[in-house]
Amino acid sequence: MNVAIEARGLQKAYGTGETLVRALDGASLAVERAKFTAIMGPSGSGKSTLMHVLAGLDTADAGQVLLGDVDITALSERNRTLLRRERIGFVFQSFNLVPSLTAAENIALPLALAGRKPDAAWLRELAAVLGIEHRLTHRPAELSGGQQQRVAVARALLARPAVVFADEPTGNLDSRRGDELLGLLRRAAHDFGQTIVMVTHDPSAAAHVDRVAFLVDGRVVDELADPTVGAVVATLASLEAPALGKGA
Ligand SMILES: Nc1ncnc2c1ncn2[C@@H]1O[C@H](COP(=O)(O)OP(=O)(O)OP(=O)(O)O)[C@@H](O)[C@H]1O
Repeated sequence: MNVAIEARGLQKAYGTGETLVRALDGASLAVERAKFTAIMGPSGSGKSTLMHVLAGLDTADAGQVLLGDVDITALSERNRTLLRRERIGFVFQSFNLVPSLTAAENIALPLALAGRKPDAAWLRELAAVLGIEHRLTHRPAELSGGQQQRVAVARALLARPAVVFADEPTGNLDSRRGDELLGLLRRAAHDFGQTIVMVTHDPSAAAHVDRVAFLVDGRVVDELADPTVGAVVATLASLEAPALGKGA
């Protein structure tokens, strides 16, 4: 497997004593390069924490994250920030758009901050696929939630970062727009060689990916390659009722 990013034995706890929560408890995962991977699991299983640690936005208490050859857990915060800016893109649930900038300016902002010029043809193609080509001169307040989400997706993909992390990217979209977005993320992986990692609760969204990793209690406990909706639903059900699954 050609691994783009790998978590090894990640541990992360919040709180102390009786309030201690082990958000990550030995989480290990190898994410294949140029593939579309989903992270699923019950609420509170550590999905967001794992994604934030993989992306270098947060640190673990123990364990390693390897981005290519670089152990990002060993970097200073400044070097981790620089690496993140160069190699990683994000689509968050809260879109983090700058209110005073137009959609087009928001999309180009990460590149502008890095002193690079956007690829105008790629920006036009992204805007067309995302259905925001007539909204590029609008400010975020003049866009619907779904349109803001698509602006955030275009912003994450424009610089063609090596790895893109997306937290519930279809959460605010109707099913047609959601399917189009998942198709675009899949294309970013297969046609453009980007590594895409998505957290989702939605089995039909997970059916668009190459591989699903399932988290329970802060650990990856199962994986599915080329998942179908039925296989994802069945795996989630077995994870959420483990005692029943074991016939106990
Ligand atoms: N900042 C924090 N302080 C204290 N506990 C936290 C913090 N962030 C997360 N947790 C706890 O860590 C555990 C894992 O949280 P996380 O958000 O990673 O789960 P998740 O699988 O993404 O959940 P969901 O599907 O509900 O979004 C949960 O029990 C959560 O309450």
